[in-house]
Amino acid sequence: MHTTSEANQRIARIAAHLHPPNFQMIEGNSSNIGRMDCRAKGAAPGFKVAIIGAAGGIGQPLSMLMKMNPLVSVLHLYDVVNTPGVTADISHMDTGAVVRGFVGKDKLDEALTGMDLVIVPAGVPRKPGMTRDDLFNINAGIVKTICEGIARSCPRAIVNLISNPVNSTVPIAAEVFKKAGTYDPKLLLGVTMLDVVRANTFVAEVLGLDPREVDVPVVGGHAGVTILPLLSQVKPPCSFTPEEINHLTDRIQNGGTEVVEAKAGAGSATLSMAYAAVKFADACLRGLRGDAGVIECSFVQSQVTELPFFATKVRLGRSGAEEIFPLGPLNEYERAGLEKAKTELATSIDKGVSFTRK
Ligand SMILES: NC(=O)c1ccc[n+]([C@@H]2O[C@H](COP(=O)([O-])OP(=O)(O)OC[C@H]3O[C@@H](n4cnc5c(N)ncnc54)[C@H](O)[C@@H]3O)[C@@H](O)[C@H]2O)c1
Ligand SMILES: O=C(O)C[C@H](O)C(=O)O
Repeated sequence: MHTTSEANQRIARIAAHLHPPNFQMIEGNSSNIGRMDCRAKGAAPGFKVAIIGAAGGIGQPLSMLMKMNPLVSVLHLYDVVNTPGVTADISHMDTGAVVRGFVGKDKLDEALTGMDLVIVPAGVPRKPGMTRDDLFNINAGIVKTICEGIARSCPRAIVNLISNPVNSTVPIAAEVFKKAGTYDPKLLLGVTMLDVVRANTFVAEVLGLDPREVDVPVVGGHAGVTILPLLSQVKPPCSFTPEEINHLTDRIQNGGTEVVEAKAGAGSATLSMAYAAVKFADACLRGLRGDAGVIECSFVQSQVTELPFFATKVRLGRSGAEEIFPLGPLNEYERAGLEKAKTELATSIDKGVSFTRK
């Protein structure tokens, strides 16, 4: 026989499980469905990371993988729809990060406040037959709104911008931050990691190597001919036939389209993108922690070419992209590719800049 007080204690324990202390949901115009005074107060040392667009095709696996990252102590999941389910689901993972969900436009600032790193996979994806630039009309406005929130709520956070077209959305973000008086070019990083991930995979296939042993620098931008793999600089050092160079360059430049076509209208790369985003975010967090020699490719403000933005290898440190590496020696094929990349990039960058100056 249980006494009344034992029964009450048991009910309290069950209730505590239903409202676990590592989950809280903050919804626009409604009360919390989890507990406010959560474990975050005494959370293990680590970084605070927000994912904006967390309920999307990239956002969901990205949120899951960031919940598994031991460098993350607090994980904020924000979207304009569907965040409660994603947050409840991910919060059941027995990893260290405390998860909080935010839904609705009026919760953006709360989701961003205090963040060290903000990852942005918000916006519409391509369908077959579209270019990334065809997404501009919708995604430009989404990125602008989110960056205005970042400027208000966490102006010193590192921003990893995934939303396409990256070649234009990064300039949009820069202009928003300049207008707000918060722009620090070292903190704004366009995510081109998926191009590197693909290049490593495809080159490893041709060479018969484990992709983890391969490092291919991919420079320029993140669309078609602006994606420029430097196959002459592959590590470990190797050589390719002209046919292999054509095949690899074409496959790396069109890797996104390969996935869009295979998904046949159901979106673009989400799983490989989440993997690439986490690889890049983890590098940013290791840089923030002060680890030496953290180097990845990213689309950043740059003086490597005459263009204001360009992707090359950058060294990530406590203050973001602390060093931008030059292109290194290019062969004739790569020099020709660079000229094509620069022509298209110039137009996409101008388009982003003009959008915010209108
Ligand atoms: N940089 C890259 O390498 C790369 C790779 C793949 C996809 N992408 C791009 O990432 C973006 C997202 O792709 P996806 O497949 O996840 O799309 P998706 O439609 O599945 O998800 C997008 C999410 O963004 C949310 N969203 C829309 N407006 C928002 C706002 N104002 N604030 C917060 N969230 C908002 C949506 O509700 C949705 O949940 C696309 O633009 C896509 O082209 C970039
Ligand atoms: O191709 C796309 O539209 C999505 C993304 O940019 C990709 O490279 O997979």
